[in-house]
Amino acid sequence: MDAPRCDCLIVQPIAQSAVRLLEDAGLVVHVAASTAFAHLEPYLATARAVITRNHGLSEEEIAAAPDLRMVGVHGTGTDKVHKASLAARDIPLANTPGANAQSVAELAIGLMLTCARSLVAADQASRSGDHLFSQKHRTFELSGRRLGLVGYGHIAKLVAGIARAFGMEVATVSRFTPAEELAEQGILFSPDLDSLCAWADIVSLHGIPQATPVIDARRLALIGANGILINTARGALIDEDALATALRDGMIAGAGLDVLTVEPIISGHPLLDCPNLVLTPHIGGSTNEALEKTGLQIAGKVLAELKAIGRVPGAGP
Ligand SMILES: NC(=O)c1ccc[n+]([C@@H]2O[C@H](COP(=O)([O-])OP(=O)(O)OC[C@H]3O[C@@H](n4cnc5c(N)ncnc54)[C@H](O)[C@@H]3O)[C@@H](O)[C@H]2O)c1
Ligand SMILES: O=C(O)[C@H](O)COP(=O)(O)O
Repeated sequence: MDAPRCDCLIVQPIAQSAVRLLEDAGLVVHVAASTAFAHLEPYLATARAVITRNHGLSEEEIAAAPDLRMVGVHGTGTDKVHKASLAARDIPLANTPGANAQSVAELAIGLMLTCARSLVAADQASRSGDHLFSQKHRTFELSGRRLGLVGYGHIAKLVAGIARAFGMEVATVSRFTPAEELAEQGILFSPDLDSLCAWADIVSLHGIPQATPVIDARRLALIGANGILINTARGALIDEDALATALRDGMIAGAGLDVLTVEPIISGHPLLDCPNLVLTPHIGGSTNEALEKTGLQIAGKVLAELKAIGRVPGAGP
């Protein structure tokens, strides 16, 4: 059987407005019903562009797409795309920097409030009619607290703005933003991660994962028994076994995590039994607004690239 014609394969659902943008330009678009290779393969066979999300695009999938000229990720992280395969064929890769930043920043602040006010435990107490909760739990205001941001990209900058509006002191350790620029924004410059962890009441992670976790047992000890750790970036930034131990032993006061090293969480994971931990299932960039912005931004980039190389029917280079 001949492969169905598909100019642009969308591996995971995207905003309908983004599909319309591509179709109105004359592209045949297929939105995959499944990410199984057997389902994608016939569409990859003719695809000039692939738009993916957290599924990424594997070496095998790229090899199955001989006409591929562009890959787009509707989101920030491109960690699951096999970049060496794209580079070997000079295929550009685009993502949507900043398009979901406001949503993630708001979630990071939400996780801080959830930890500071013990909202998960408070919800359970209220459901069970326990109105003595406030006598048993010591909660605190964000105002006046010190927030340490690890990384200072699109999301961290928005978190900083909201946190300052809450009356928090904000510092960051960033290799990419000069101290003078930070000072103009009312942000303190921290010389290194150890100093930031020791200074902050709340540490919030907004960087890109490195080869080894940036938050390990030693840095958890620096964050300290009254400290809170927030992660809306990538799970690999934290040594999760060390975090589980720190939470159980009261070495830190709480944590809020939207991301884990392996998602969804595996049964028996040491974090599952931990007190003062709030988990969300990687929802940071999944508001209606973020999905619309990421979808339209990536569809626009794919279209521009295909037009530039003369691969859109009826549109010259
Ligand atoms: N939870 C979610 O749903 C969600 C949504 C969007 C992004 N994220 C993650 O949040 C993190 C931050 O995203 P962002 O949109 O602010 O990204 P960004 O690219 O704007 O910022 C990332 C920051 O990482 C640091 N960095 C490390 N190595 C760098 C390098 N070589 N060049 C430049 N900067 C470097 C910098 O401080 C930079 O500011 C990423 O890990 C991203 O994958 C998560
Ligand atoms: O990198 C991103 O933009 C976020 O992690 C979004 O991931 P998701 O596509 O799994 O929501």
